[in-house]
Amino acid sequence: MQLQDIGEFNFIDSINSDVINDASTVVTGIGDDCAIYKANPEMEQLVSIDTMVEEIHFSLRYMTPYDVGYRLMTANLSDIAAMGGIPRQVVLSVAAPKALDVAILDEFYKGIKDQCKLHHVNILGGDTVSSQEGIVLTVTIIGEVPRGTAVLRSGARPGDIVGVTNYVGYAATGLGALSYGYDGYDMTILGHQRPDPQIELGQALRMHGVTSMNDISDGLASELHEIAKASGVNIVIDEQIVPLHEETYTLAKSLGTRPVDYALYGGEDFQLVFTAPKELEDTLKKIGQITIIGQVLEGNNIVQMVTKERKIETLEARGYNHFGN
Ligand SMILES: Nc1ncnc2c1ncn2[C@@H]1O[C@H](COP(=O)(O)OP(=O)(O)OP(=O)(O)O)[C@@H](O)[C@H]1O
Ligand SMILES: Cc1ncc(C[n+]2csc(CCOP(=O)(O)O)c2C)c(N)n1
Ligand SMILES: [Mg+2]
Ligand SMILES: [Mg+2]
Ligand SMILES: [Mg+2]
Repeated sequence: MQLQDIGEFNFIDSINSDVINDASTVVTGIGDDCAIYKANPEMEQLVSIDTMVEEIHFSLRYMTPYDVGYRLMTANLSDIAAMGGIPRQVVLSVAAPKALDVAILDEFYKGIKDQCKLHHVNILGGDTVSSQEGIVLTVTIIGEVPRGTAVLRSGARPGDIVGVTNYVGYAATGLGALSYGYDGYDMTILGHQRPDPQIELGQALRMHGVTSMNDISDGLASELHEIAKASGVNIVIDEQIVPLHEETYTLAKSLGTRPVDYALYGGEDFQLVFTAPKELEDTLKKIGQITIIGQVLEGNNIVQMVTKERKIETLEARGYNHFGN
């Protein structure tokens, strides 16, 4: 069955179940001109939007529709995580060709709803339109954080340490393995298809007093530059300590590429990169899943890496650039 067979309104009716996971904050959900939600007056509201375009952000050759929905939510939840926030509400827009199989959209929604349920987030509404070609999915997410405590990109100070969560370069390894049709990359392929946002770690890092934070959507080099620029500092990291998965080393070896480049320029890991006062190092390590990879220096926007050969390499602000080549 195609979207044109059931029409816009039947489609909207069909998704209006399992959308509220925390009824205490909802006055009116799907079904009116606007949704109404209740914000906690003790908290500040976080709001962010991200879009996923077919064949740019995902391909149904490499991902199931369920994965696409799941990862769409992850990309948005990840921006809330990067502020140390608690995700609460989403509204989402779907543009799809009239001839799209309804079963594909149902699967997108399963992925979206499962991820929302996991994080107690409500789907308050959305928009459904037709496109001439390809699927475009957009989510606006609302989260909250106790007043004045959100972790910005601008708080890094000389002397701070730089840390990351889990592995970086993980999703790019999986995408590479998929595009070359390689076997034996199960973990990183899952990292591309079903990445998870670091919501709990983001909140833990905020509560421990990290000074700046960013999520890794475009690649470590680009995210470090954003922190360096916003904070007016230099950053130096050590190639030898950047946490890469075994499969990243294997893929790099077989393609003759440098392993750390997957972390620096790959993106879509949805891990967190942060800075913190040096005296927090031991406490932060005790949280687990955290590696200290460098330090913040006085300066203005320069990001460098000490290579395995112990040479200093200046990193460009190069990550994924939609209008680059
Ligand atoms: N078209 C736009 N109009 C207004 N503001 C924008 C627009 N595009 C981006 N921004 C703003 O620019 C800043 C950086 O956005 P960007 O999308 O790079 O961040 P991000 O969502 O963390 O990264 P990514 O999109 O790679 O996940 C944000 O404050 C965002 O709101
Ligand atoms: C089919 C396919 N081709 C390429 C990529 C890689 N890719 C696309 S967008 C992006 C950065 C984040 O984008 P944004 O800044 O919009 O959040 C990256 C690394 C992919 N995921 N799927
Ligand atoms: Mg964005
Ligand atoms: Mg972000
Ligand atoms: Mg984003």
